[in-house]
Amino acid sequence: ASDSELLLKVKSSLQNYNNELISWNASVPPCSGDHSNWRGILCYQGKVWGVKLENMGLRGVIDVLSLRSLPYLRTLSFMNNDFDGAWPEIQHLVGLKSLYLSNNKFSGEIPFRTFEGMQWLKKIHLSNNHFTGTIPTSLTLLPRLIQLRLEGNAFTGPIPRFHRHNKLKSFSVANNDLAGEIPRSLRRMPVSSFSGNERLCGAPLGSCNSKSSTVSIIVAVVVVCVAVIVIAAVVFILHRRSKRGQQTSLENPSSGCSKGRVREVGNESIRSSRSLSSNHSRRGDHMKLSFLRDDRERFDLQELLRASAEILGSGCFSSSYKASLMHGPTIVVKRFKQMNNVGKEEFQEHMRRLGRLSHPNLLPPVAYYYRREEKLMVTDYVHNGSLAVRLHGHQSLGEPSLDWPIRLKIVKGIAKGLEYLYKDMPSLIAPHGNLKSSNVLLTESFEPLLTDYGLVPVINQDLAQDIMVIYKSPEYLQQGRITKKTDVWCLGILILEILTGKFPANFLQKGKGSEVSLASWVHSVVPEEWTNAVFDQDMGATKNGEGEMGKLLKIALNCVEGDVDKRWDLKEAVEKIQEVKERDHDQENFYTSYASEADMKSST
Ligand SMILES: Nc1ncnc2c1ncn2[C@@H]1O[C@H](COP(=O)(O)OP(=O)(O)OP(=O)(O)O)[C@@H](O)[C@H]1O
Repeated sequence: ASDSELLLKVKSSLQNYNNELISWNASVPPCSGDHSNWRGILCYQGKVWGVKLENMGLRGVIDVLSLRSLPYLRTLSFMNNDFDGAWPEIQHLVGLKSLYLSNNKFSGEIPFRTFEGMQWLKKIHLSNNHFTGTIPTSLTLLPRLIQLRLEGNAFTGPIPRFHRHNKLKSFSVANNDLAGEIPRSLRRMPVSSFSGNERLCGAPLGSCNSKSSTVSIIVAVVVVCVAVIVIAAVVFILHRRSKRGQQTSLENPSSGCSKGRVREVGNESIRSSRSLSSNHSRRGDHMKLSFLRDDRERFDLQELLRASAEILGSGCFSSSYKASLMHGPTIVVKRFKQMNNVGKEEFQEHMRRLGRLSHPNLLPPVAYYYRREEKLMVTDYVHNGSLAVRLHGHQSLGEPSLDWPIRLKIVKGIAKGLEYLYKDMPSLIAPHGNLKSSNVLLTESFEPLLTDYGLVPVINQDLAQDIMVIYKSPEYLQQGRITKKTDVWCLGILILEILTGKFPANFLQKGKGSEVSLASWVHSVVPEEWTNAVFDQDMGATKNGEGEMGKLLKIALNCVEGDVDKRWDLKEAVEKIQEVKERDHDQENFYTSYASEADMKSST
């Protein structure tokens, strides 16, 4: 059979690919030279050497027997999908050099002789599945193996003995249920390669001698208790100070998270140094940091606890800490306060689902940590900070204000991110759920990155109602319901905030029947007056409300329409937003002169 016929057979045993594999059809060959005509196929000189179907939510069966007939197949990746069931019989693909099956739901034991004869294998990634049983000993026979990632499964028993001169460079069995002594040949690996296996011992973990480990546990417990008391006192003092700081610098009397209010922006000028709470370092707890991406260097909670950390903000929903790892990136650890009703399986499942999302306007989670009473989510630190701070705190930070082209770029990016969430999480009524300016971060080029999205299913519902923006919508306040258009309302409020420079929380309805809202305030001003009365003067307004800025303001007003039936849906809002232009057609020179004025302002 031809490559094309074989791959179409492979396709026929897959499920749930929707439109993703539309390019797989018999009328075009999979490869033309080094160019691939089929999505996810890697080609070299007209031959298929790789199949890389990642992040597609795929299910079904991997047709190994058809893949076996592709003579040049060297790499196979089905990472970040929804495959479940038993180990696919990969042993038939003897020419494979790399195999990536991480972040699926494969379960059961891997036959211990599976890897015998797969002598070309260099990279094996099976992390974050549900594999059980012992780690197959045949792995130790692979002469070229340099990467082996088995973390986040349920492997039991000892770690098999690898050859003294093994070539392993990247190795992890973290977060399994392994026991016994770490083989000598793997002792050079970092602690994080083994963490999360309570019954493993020996270097680089603690000694296997039970007496000394008991003593060290007692010492650790005492140290942790003292640290917790000291930190609790510091947290209490800092928390009080930070609340005071927010109120004065943001001139907003309603900050904090009292019932019925949307929490305000965390003020980045009130950062304070402290380490992350040590209550995670209780014995055994440091083990469960689960990574959602294979392209990331691993670290464990212990490394996080050692890192110097800075609190970025603490709301009713979460507290966020910035931590600089000794040998790694700067990250943000978000500690959720209102998630203690969600079970482990459900939480893991949801995090993996979020981890599979990928879009230039989303900040993806890198890892998570689950304990019944506490959940953490790790993301990258975004250096340019949040839109909230840029909009409202730029003066105190000594930064120039955002001009219109940048604000428009930000609105367009937010809309695209939201559109993607709607497409990829269609089962959620409010795919974002908490869209507000402190949940929009900015890259160096002012590309917006949405955060805190998709969390509605895992938040305690009773408390979510006090803290998430969707529950401030008119439909929720008046009829107690959320619809597919509720995120659109949040988008509208956010655009109003961006255009007016006003804090929505100062205007958001404070309860049922309240008349005051940012939208109704904008409505109360006639469009002829928008330039002076409504638009943020720092943005440089057009001469009247009819220009492109006025267009965007009208779009926002359609998004915040109180009557859900009349309100635009997301599709319409996104289309209209993408049509807004940076320049009014009669004002070709306007922004050039504004830009120089802005530069001048920023230098003072
Ligand atoms: N990855 C990140 N990089 C840089 N800053 C961040 C990051 N994540 C959060 N922040 C900033 O840290 C601050 C605190 O964020 P956090 O999400 O904990 O609270 P919030 O968004 O202000 O309110 P809420 O608790 O309702 O979500 C905010 O100013 C936020 O913009």
